[in-house]
Amino acid sequence: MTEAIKSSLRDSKTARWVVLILVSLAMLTAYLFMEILSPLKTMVQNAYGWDNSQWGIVTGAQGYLNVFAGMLILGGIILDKMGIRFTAITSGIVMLGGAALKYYAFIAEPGGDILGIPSQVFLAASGFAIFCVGAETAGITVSKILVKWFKGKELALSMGLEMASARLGSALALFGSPRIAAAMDIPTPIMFAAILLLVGLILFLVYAMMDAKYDKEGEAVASESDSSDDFKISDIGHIIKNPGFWYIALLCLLFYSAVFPFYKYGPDLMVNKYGVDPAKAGDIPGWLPIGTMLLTPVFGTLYDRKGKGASIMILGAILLIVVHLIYWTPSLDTVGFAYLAVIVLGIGFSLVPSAMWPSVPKIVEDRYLGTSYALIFFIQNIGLMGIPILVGKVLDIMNPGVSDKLDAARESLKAQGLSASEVGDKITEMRIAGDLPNYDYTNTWLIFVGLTIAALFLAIMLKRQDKKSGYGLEKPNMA
Ligand SMILES: C[C@H](N)C(=O)N[C@@H](CCCCN)C(=O)O
Repeated sequence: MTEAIKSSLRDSKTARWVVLILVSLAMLTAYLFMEILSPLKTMVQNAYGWDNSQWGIVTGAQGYLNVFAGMLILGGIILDKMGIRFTAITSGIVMLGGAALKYYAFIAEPGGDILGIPSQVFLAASGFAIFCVGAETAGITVSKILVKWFKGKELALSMGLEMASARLGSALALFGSPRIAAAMDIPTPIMFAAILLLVGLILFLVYAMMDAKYDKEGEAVASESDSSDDFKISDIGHIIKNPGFWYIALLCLLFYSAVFPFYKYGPDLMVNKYGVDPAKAGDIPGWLPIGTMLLTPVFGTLYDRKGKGASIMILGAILLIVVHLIYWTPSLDTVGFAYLAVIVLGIGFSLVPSAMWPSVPKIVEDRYLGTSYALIFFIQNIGLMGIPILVGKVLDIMNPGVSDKLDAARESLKAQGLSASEVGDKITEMRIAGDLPNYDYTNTWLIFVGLTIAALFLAIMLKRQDKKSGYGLEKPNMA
């Protein structure tokens, strides 16, 4: 009997790595769809006439349901109550449903308004909001899957590789989406990414079959009943009394708000400030996920072996200040500086997550871990929603009349019977030739500078709290 259990699926190295490949590829498709529109800002605005505030409404939709409707918290509870298989498959279906709605918004180009918002913007934002409920729930579920299969084995490595695979998804979107859109049209890359989500759902279904087999073998009973990772409402009271939790949750909010919204505005900054061709708008920001794919596991190993978690987060926050100062400074407007900044951003964006996520178990007790991660994601989503909206609004305020001039040109081209794609191409040409204005990001970028300075302050406070409370953030993770 013991032998039978020992030779279970969990103890099979091959089975574990197959699980890792399945869920990592599924998350790659999720992160790819997450950024599929990001490098198309210039093209979308030129083709459909969205102003920056409307772009902010769509790209900030990540948090509408996750924060306001509490869907992230609900996702945690569903994962706890209904289990991994149900939640993985459901989150895959939700992502696909949201993606289909977003695609519809672009292919159908619906006219009129919904709740005072242009219908296309409203539907694209609704689709993205639904997609993000699935994507965030999938993120929590995959963490739990990896704990189930890798606990006591290669857990940190598996998490690092899964994150690297997700980053590859972001990079593919940033490099590929504008090229496909330039060669075909804007809806096509969105359609391809949605089809890939279907592949992701199939991967989750295959995983569910393995998971069912694992559970049948009986060994999983102990793991499934290990409630340390489960979401519990009653735990919230304990967690929020811990000052260290607040420092790390707020640091997460500020830090990720200075990075993920960069994907949404960075490509357009490259076009408007550095004169990059819109068909290659994602190329420079695309090096960010590629760099982090390679560096995150390196810094993770460094933290495991040498410690200095709080100091790593401080260094990461300092690097982020440098990056956003470079992007802000008007005179640093050559492509070389754009590359330099993205390289430094890649180092910063590898340092902080590699120390942040493994530090959570040092700050909160194991039994509150699942709840803590769900709460941190919830707080983080406030920033991922609010910052793109704020940046879009401020960009419009700082560039009075620019959107109006672009609109007027668009209307006259439309009156000549050109399609949205053709109008977009023409407007792009006119902006490159200097016949139409670009957006000046200078003042707007101060939002990112401010966020990174606040992140540095929080990272210093966290280090001080670590000294006071003895979390051991500066100590190695490995004995
Ligand atoms: C956006 C998402 N909520 C997020 O924070 N993703 C992190 C990975 C978190 C992994 C936690 N085990 C990211 O850096 O992509």
